[in-house]
Amino acid sequence: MTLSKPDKNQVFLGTFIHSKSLGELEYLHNTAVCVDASGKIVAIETNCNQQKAVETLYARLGWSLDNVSVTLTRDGRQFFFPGFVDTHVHAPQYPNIGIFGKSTLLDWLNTYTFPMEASLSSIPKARRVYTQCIRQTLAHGTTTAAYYATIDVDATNLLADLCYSMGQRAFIGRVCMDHLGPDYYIDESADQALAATRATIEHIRRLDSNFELVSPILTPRFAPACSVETMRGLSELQKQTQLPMQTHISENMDEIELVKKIFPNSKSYADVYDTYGILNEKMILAHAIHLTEEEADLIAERNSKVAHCPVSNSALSSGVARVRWLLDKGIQVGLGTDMSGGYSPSILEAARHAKLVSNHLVMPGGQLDNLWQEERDKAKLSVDEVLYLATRGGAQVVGLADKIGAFEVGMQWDAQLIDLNAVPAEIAEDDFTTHGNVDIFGWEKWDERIAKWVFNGDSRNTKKVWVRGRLVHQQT
Ligand SMILES: O=c1[nH]c(=O)c2nc[nH]c2[nH]1
Ligand SMILES: [Zn+2]
Repeated sequence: MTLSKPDKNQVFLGTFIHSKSLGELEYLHNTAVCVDASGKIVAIETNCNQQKAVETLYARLGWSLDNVSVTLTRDGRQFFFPGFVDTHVHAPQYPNIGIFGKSTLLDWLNTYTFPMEASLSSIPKARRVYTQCIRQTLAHGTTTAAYYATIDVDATNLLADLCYSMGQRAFIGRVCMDHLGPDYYIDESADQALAATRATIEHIRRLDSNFELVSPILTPRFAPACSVETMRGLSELQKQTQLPMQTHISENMDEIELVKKIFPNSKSYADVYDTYGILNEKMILAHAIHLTEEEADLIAERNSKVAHCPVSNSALSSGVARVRWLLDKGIQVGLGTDMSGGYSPSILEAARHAKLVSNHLVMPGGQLDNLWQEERDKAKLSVDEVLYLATRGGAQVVGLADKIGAFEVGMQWDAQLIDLNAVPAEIAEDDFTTHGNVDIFGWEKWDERIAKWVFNGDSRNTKKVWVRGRLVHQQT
């Protein structure tokens, strides 16, 4: 199967906003970004307009006028932003978003999650659910997703096929769980879990031989659901294949107690993964809420990454992760929707929630409310910081920091066009106070405009989305 690529070189002109570093967004106005037909950014020129682009850039790049398509932002209301990276999302749980009631992790898994995941062994149902999940995440600007699928190989392979054909950059995890699961949804043995994982790897190798767009990711669900043999086997498989890996850690207090019971000789939850050889620089750990100081130091030492899932952590009453503490230890952190622990397909929602829960940490009664004022202020994340986590931070977590997450020569054009005028101009001019969020934008400075987007924006603002230069979503 071959994926259609843009057959033209492309120029994007206007305003570009991206993270320069954790605490600093860069605003590039009157800028041209040139993207070749393979989807790679080959030139960036500031102080540029369309005429100058044609006169100087095309000549420099050897491009001819008839083989370039041009996309412009409208001044003041539109900008290009790097595509979002969802570092932790369960595609088969998509139909359950918003259903969690008063449950917490372990009863939520048994009540809602395992039955839904098991039902996706029906391929027609898996096709419907996965198509809609990919469509919705793309519509919310997610250009890269680290997916958990299910234990079913055919349905997992279908998720890979659909990401590939719909153009979303994706990591596809066939879930391994051979311990403590319900009878109707469990791997028979470690050997069977590993064989099924290899079958998905081979399928994806046939689909995308160099894993350029879609890659397998080794996926032990979490320590309570994996035998020692499965974790050891995945460690070996990782040594052979160099593939990334993902799992959950320290999300919920009952889960942590369960881990202690199952692994009485381990020093900690993180130590379980370390003992069986899977805590390394290719590991993405979701949640990481209740880590001890020693565990966080071990994770930093192993250079494992963290997927921060604030919406899920609030929905399942799991706790508040200390993101600044993780970052200060040098741990790379990205954002995850964790659908359907999280109720939303939107990384923008995760970003705004990350900011708010960092405030909760230091409010009266919060975990860190006894700190000095200066430290309390530091624990709070800024808008610029949560947007970094949504893009560049996420890129680091999934091992693609040199390819995606920002606008730099040599990187891929994985981007979204944001329009803060959410309704068509002619309607907005007629009645600008009653449609969408159009009435709030327009008078403020750019950094304030971005803050307003983070707290009020939604998929109506995401007009177009590209992955590797290919247009993969366009609002109708
Ligand atoms: O948020 C979560 N979602 C899951 O599906 C899961 N499985 C184990 N631990 C989990 N946590
Ligand atoms: Zn999860």
